[in-house]
Amino acid sequence: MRGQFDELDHIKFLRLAIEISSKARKSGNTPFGAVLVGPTGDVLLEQGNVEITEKRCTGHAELVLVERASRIYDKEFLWQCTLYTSVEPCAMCTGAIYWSNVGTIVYALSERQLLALTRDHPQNPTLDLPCREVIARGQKDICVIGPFDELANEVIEVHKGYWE
Ligand SMILES: Nc1ccnc(=O)[nH]1
Repeated sequence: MRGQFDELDHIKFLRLAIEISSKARKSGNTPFGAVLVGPTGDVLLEQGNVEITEKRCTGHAELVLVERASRIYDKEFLWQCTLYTSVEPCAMCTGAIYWSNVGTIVYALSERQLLALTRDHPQNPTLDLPCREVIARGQKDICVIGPFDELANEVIEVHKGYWE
């Protein structure tokens, strides 16, 4: 069973991901956050970006989240789960989500909107490749939902001043 959440659920969980992105920034990392939600709407895991504090070049919120999830849950269960993220997953993270078998991705801000914020900043030379294009090359019917334009300002607020 997938796609059982409504618009208000999506917004609630995306706001949690945005809150985690703010905590990531406060902890010295780049402002990105992600949440894993189970089939019945339980928040299972929360993860902020850790690329700076852990000196981990692949320490994006989404990638670390699905690595943690795959150590705890099996693939069948993860197919019923939803990954919420403050910003659309990059090509690397979309690949990681694909391999984890998480069945649904929901994001607030698009990669294209992120590129407008980060431009050529060395900390985030954004890969300008929509996650739907990555998913389309795979063999799984992963559901992708986003962007949520009504949340753009809340995401941008957390990024304010970071990429200057
Ligand atoms: N969507 C994201 C872009 C960059 N870094 C992250 O952790 N997440």
